Amino acid sequence: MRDEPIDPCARIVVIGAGQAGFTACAKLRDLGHQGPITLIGEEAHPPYQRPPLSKGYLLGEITEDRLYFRPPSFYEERSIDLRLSSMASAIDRDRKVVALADGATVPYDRLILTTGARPRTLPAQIGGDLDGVFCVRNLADINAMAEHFRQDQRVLIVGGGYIGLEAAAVSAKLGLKVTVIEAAPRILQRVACPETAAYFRDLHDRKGVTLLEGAALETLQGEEGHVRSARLADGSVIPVDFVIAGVGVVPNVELAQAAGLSIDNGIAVDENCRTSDPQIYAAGDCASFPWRSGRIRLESVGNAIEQAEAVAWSLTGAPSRYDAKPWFWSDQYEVKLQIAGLSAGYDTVTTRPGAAGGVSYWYYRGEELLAVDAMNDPRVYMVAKRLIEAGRSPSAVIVGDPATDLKALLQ
Ligand SMILES: Cc1cc2nc3c(=O)[nH]c(=O)nc-3n(C[C@H](O)[C@H](O)[C@H](O)COP(=O)(O)OP(=O)(O)OC[C@H]3O[C@@H](n4cnc5c(N)ncnc54)[C@H](O)[C@@H]3O)c2cc1C
Repeated sequence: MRDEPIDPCARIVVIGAGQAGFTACAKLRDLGHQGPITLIGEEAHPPYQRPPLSKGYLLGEITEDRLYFRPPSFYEERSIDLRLSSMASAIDRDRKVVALADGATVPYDRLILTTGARPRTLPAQIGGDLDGVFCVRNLADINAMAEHFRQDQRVLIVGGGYIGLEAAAVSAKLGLKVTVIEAAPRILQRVACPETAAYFRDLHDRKGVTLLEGAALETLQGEEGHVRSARLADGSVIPVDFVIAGVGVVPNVELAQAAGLSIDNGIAVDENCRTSDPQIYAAGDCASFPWRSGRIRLESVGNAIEQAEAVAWSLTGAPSRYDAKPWFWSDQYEVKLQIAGLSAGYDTVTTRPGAAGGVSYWYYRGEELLAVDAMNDPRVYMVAKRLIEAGRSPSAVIVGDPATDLKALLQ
């Protein structure tokens, strides 16, 4: 289905000044939208990249201003009314007005919701509200924990997903004593195969990180309000100086829900990124969209960019069907993991040894190639991504043979 292009002078309001919100505004101007664009963001900083927060920024290798997508002047030059430290508190769909927490109102002709996700927190009943317990989502989170990143500090990381493992890698590099606990039987259980998990377990082992799998947190104990130790379900106690929780995120849907929009593991959108109200779109971590025979919500930069661009194309009248081509990456120590496709539903995994110590794991459902995890093997990643995007499935025997010239499979 195609959208009717809107009046080029229509008022567009975007709620959420993160990856998707920034991209939507910039793309709308690139595509020639002339009407007012307002970008409302509750954080104090101009829109910035989150991935370096658990990588180079946490390591102290890059400064805050290098996280910004564009300098503050960009918004002025492109007539994007960027409202920082400003929270949208309600959407009046009848009057087509967004209410801000400070009492102001912003009228719209089209509204784009890019409210992202927020980290799950450890419950206060188990000590999650003690000082020294942090999560990793915003610049403010990282700035708040920065003073603890000193040699020999003992950090407990709760959660062995990508965010937790990246935080572990930075901590180990900076000389902290690092323990990661994962309640599931293995790390990366939700997102990767046992082979990828084993690869990263070995890597962290070699770097001196203590990695405990099947280890559930029972409580955090504090002294004078600051966390001092963690008790696990098996009764063991780990002394800590601070804790980082990396236990997943929940989509920010409350604004949409209160406005009566359909919610289904995120703000439900159609293949054009339109919500149940045709005047309102959603993109990025907050949006769930049709995928194969069901619905999916992705938490990745690639998805945020591509969905936001699809919205901008829709609004300016060009073909706009969002065709997800999932990709993701993670940096830990000297390893770059690049992921193409989505592995959900796989039944077998084939290993392909790569050049110079690289390796890749190829996920299949039956004969169908679903996804590839490539560790320090960017060429394999590039070919795999193209194969998956083209819907091509070379046999597992062929890709598993290191003598196969993968590029030839693209012809
Ligand atoms: C530490 C970290 C590392 C990551 N690493 C990777 C990686 O290596 N590769 C990868 O692909 N992805 C990575 N991601 C995920 C990626 O950053 C997200 O998928 C992406 O930022 C999603 O963009 P978004 O615009 O949907 O949401 P966000 O970037 O979360 O932006 C949403 C914004 O909306 C604001 N907001 C919410 N509600 C309101 C409101 N009512 N009023 C005003 N403002 C509001 C929020 O404060 C936030 O600033 C990482 C994420 C984190 C946190």
